[in-house]
Amino acid sequence: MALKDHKSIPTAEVARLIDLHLGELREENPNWQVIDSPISGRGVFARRDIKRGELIFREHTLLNGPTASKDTLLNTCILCFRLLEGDMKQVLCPAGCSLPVCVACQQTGEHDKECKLFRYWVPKDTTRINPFSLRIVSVMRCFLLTREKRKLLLAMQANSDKYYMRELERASECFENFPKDKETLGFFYRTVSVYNTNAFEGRSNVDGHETSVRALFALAGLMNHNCTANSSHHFDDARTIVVMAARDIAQGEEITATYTKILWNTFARQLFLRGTKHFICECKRCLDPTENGTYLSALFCREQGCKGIVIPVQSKILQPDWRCTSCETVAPHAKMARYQDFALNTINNRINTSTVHELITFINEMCPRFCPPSNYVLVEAKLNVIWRMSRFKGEFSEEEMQHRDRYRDEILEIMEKLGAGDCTLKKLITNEIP
Ligand SMILES: C[S@@+](CC[C@H](N)C(=O)[O-])C[C@H]1O[C@@H](n2cnc3c(N)ncnc32)[C@H](O)[C@@H]1O
Repeated sequence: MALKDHKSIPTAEVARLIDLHLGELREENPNWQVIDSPISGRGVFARRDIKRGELIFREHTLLNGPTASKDTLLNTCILCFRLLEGDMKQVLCPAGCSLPVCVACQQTGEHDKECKLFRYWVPKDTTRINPFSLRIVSVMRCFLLTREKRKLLLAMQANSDKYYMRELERASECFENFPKDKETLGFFYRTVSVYNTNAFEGRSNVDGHETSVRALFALAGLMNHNCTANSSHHFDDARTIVVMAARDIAQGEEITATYTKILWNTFARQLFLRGTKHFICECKRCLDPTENGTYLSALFCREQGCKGIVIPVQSKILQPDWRCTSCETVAPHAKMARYQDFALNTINNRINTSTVHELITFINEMCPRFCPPSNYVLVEAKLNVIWRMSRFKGEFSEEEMQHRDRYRDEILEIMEKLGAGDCTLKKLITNEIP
């Protein structure tokens, strides 16, 4: 499924290009190295023992741009990602490229080349921000890379998928003169594929507002996946990622990242990884139907008189049978998937339509009737309460705060069982990351 060319560049050359790309952020004696991985392709490995909490590396983006996804603000500057105030006339670049750029960035000259390129393509509408032409900014920037950085981009793995072409088609509809030649479209398609294979969607705080950035990092992008990874990452700003050790990492061990949400159950993670990253994960957690005793997949047994829980028999296949841990009745995957979907839809519906108070009542009183407390959908609902209460501080009763604290402790206990160490979610919940 991967486009071929990245393999033609030897791993040692990729490592050299990464050193160049890191520039002043490369430490003299880094605790990591890039070599071939038994998991897949190239990977990042510990050059010596790394202690839990230790910095592994900091890296600036190779490419970035606005995500321009549905739930994000479009009126942020495409260079510094600051929120732009005012009407469209004040937000859009006065030269007519149709992109939102702040006055300060217009003056640095940093926007000049991409402004010229966008104007050359002739935007069809210069009076408003079009999310499809905004999203192509992160891709178009591949034109502006230096020769060495372009080589690094081409050395990154690029999975192919017909669906990725849609991004280019949608963008081309926004311009009179979007490139049509095979070479440019090929380079764009490859860049879109590299993004889809390696990118991080970073949420970064710029001037007190949360901004969502599509960011490509050459070194961080080399980290292979593990469902309970040994590293964590966060963004320092919209163009800098910080990777830290979530646990002690022994010399020679591969440094891994988690591409999925850590609290998803195995079926949800496998579905996501196959669908978006084109591989089947075989990590220890995926092969353990109890997921280290967290029972994130568990559903109630439907046999009459049985109060047991049902979990997948094994996890190596996507649609395994399920078995009750008490009465041992086996149920086909399709049947259990229906129950899981019911729980997912019911709880998601509540999350989207309820106040925090109503959601807490629903979690405490209704959910126990149809969903074991360990099930990941219920855990996600508790997480939702924590996020909402931390965003609107000071508006809640003592009792609601106690429920929130209990949910937080339950989630921390699940992460402890998973062996997630100081993972990103733990840091967010315990407020280590602002
Ligand atoms: C971000 S890249 C990781 C770096 C990649 N190994 C390379 O050589 O460039 C993501 C791709 O690596 C592979 N990969 C990552 N983690 C994997 C895993 N746990 N099992 C199998 N393949 C994995 C998949 O092909 C995936 O699409």
